[in-house]
Amino acid sequence: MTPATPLLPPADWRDFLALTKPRVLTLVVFTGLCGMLAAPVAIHPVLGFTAILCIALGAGAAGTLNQWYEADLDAMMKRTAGRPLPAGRMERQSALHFGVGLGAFSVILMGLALNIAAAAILAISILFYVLIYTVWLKRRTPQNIVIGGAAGAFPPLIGWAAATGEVAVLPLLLFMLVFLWTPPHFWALALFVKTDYANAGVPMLPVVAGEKVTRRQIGLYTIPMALAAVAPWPLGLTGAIYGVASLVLTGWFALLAYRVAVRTTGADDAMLPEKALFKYSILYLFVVFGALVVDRWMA
Ligand code: HEM
Ligand SMILES: CC(C)=CCC/C(C)=C/CC/C(C)=C/COP(=O)(O)OP(=O)(O)O
Repeated sequence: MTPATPLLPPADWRDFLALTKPRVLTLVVFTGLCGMLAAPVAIHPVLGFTAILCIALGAGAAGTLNQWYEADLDAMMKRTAGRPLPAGRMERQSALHFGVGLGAFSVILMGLALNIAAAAILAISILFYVLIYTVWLKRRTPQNIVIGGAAGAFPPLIGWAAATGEVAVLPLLLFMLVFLWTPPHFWALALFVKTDYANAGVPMLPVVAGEKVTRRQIGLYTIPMALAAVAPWPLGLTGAIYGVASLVLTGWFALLAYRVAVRTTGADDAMLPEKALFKYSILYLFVVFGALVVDRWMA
């Protein structure tokens, strides 16, 4: 008997990897690693490796479940139409099983090998990204990424909690830094891929409120982000290496954000300031978190 819908052949491992959003994952994992290495407790290398693996697997599970839920949206956008589900290279069911299995495994392993605090925050971040951001907010409000973006800010807290079993002021500031960094990071990109989101009916800020408001919001979010980034040194939580690095790197971020904020439509720039800010936003977080670890280790 022929089934009503013919089953696809088993997906390639590369498609499973693509479900985890591996490129975004590199920065998520790096912030988790730095959160762990900045903690005042030296963690056994095997346990440290396990904790980072759990963050990677948990974030991969979150990315997978995001793609499982929004295959319809991804199919409507040029940037995402080639992903395994919208491109028809994989059964939705396989993605769901993979995502749930990976997520459960990461949280259980974190709980067994590290501690309950780290496992609980990991579980919260997966659920936050999948349920709060993807299912609830993304299609409903232009504030989707402000609130939902918290999911991506948890890894430094998870890394710290994995090493110490608790949270503290420094990892909370790192959480705030990533949380407040997310709107400028994403809205800068949304300014130049606006039509994709408009076509898919996703209420991203530039689509709903327009370019001018988005530019102003990028500028506004940069102010508290900068404060969260530079606060650890004056608060005595880091040394001068982090202090100076964060001042210089954040100063450059603020300058790029200012250029985005004041740009008027139709201005003739060699490179769009929003493109420059989006690219720099990624380098920025890598280097600021790297500086934190260097600072800790040199102290
Ligand atoms: C709700 C929050 C966020 C949204 C909506 C968002 C959205 C995006 C989008 C649409 C891209 C372009 C990716 C592509 O071309 O496929 C991107 C790139 C990227 N994002 Fe985010 N992002 C968010 C938060 C984060 C967080 C928290 C991190 C890490 C801490 C992060 C790290 C990256 C990296 C590393 C890239 C570059 C990937 C590449 O090279 O292709 N993002 N982001
Ligand atoms: C530790 C842990 C569980 C972390 C998970 C958090 C995580 C994966 C954060 C990254 C955020 C992200 C890639 C948003 C993309 O938005 P989108 O889904 O709207 O982008 P898209 O249009 O490319 O699908």
